[in-house]
Amino acid sequence: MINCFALVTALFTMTVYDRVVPNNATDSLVGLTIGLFVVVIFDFILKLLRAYFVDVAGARVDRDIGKAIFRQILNMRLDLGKGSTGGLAGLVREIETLRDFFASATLTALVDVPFIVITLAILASIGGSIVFVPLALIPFVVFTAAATQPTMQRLSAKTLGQALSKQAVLVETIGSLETVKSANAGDLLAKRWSKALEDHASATLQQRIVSTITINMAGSVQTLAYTGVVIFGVGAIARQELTMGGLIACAILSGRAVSPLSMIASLLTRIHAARTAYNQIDGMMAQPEEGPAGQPLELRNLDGDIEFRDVDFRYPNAAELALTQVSFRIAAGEHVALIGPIGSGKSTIARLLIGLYPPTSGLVLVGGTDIRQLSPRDLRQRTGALFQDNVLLTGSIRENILLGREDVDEEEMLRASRASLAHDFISQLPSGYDLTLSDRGEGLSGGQRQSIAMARALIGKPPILIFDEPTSSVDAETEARLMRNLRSEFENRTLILITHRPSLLALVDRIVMLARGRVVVDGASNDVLRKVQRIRPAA
Ligand SMILES: Nc1ncnc2c1ncn2[C@@H]1O[C@H](COP(=O)(O)OP(=O)(O)OP(=O)(O)O)[C@@H](O)[C@H]1O
Repeated sequence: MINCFALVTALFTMTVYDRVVPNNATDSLVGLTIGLFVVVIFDFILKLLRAYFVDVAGARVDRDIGKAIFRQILNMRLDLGKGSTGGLAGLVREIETLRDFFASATLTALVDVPFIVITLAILASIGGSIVFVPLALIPFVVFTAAATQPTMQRLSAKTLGQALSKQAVLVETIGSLETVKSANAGDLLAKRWSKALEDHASATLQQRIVSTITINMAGSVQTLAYTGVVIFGVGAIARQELTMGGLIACAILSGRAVSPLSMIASLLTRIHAARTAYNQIDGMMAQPEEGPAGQPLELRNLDGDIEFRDVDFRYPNAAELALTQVSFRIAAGEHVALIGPIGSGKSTIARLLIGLYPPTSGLVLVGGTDIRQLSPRDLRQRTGALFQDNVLLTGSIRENILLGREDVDEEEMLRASRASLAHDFISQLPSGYDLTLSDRGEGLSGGQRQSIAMARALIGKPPILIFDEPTSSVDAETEARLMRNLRSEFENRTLILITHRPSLLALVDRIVMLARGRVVVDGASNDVLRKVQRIRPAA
């Protein structure tokens, strides 16, 4: 309808010049003006509707794709490699490129394309052979657009890559600003940032230059079509094949016939950015999710016994195995310490046990079931894990401990907080459990963060507990109090305790010692400690 309305202006002008002006037909002019006015109002309403639908589509793209991507990130398989945090965040931002493409007014220009033919047909019916002027010029735009496409595609991929690198530097810097400042790493990051900026700016510039060629070509062709029609029209008027009004109508129509091309030209500049973004997002969405491919086993009461059977494990893109032929069995209710030098694979065992990574070969069994058959969500709910980087989330302390779980109440939260000694300092706070933490738990000391994270691991009394250096941020006196609490917490539950602290070994009855990703000693605490002391008397 909008396209038909656009033709009305040309026909109106022609009628006014050819009929109204020579005959001084004021009445007809009034009628024509009223008609034109009605058309303008409808045109206005329809364009408003078009913009509305385009925006609704944009909001849907944002909402639906945004939700799907976030779900995919949460279910991502870490063994396939997630890339840099900033790169991933940048990729999510690319939804905007997709939204801008699908929800742009330019895309609606595609609807205008068939009207090029209709407009040219009307032009031919009014001006006869004059139609060859725009017809001869249109191929120039098409040819320029086609010629620049391969370059545009290459540059789009390059620009997106540079944008993601830029985002990666930014996220890394902002995420660890305190460390960056204290370690004086500012200069290094500033250099990386300026390089990323320069690379991105130069790629964007090249992309703009190439895209401008097509857009400008379309603009010039529009002007040439208009002037060409006027020039050829003079001859047609002299040969009495065209009226004055007809010439003006032809000039207007030639402009209208060519103008969708300039819209298409600018659409083409975005189509590559959109396609590159689409491919990247699609690649991420196509990755398999963690957890069993079919229906996961629903185990209401997951037994606490754990077995690693001939487990080999290699991190994504790592050259060496982090675990080699690791085998051990921990009975339900047993308390075992994992000890060993740094980088020996202790935390890796914990990561495999909660299914963050599947073993490269071998089996990890919990309650006699291969954990690949369990839903990761269920497994993690039954495994209270406390790792070394105690990252808290934005929100209240209550939210940080409960994490939206519906199966635990505030009483259980208090019990867990008392056991982890978090309650000691939370009860002193004016807002208590409602204290709002900012980014990653800033505003709390390392020890306070650790005690909250410990309460989070203890809540709901999971049958398996994995504690990685649980007392690394506390003083000796607090450690002694904490150990008293933990001793009763650990009763009848399976514990894997990763530690370098000899004092904590009092909590376990068995020690598994690792070296270079292999189990080198496994036995009762006293026996292992005696053996270790024989090997290293100084220790
Ligand atoms: N995300 C990772 N990607 C690649 N390699 C990793 C990754 N995490 C750990 N590694 C490698 O795996 C090996 C075992 O690391 P792990 O973190 O399990 O050691 P650890 O015994 O817990 O050490 P620490 O006592 O320092 O905590 C190390 O050689 C380490 O370089």
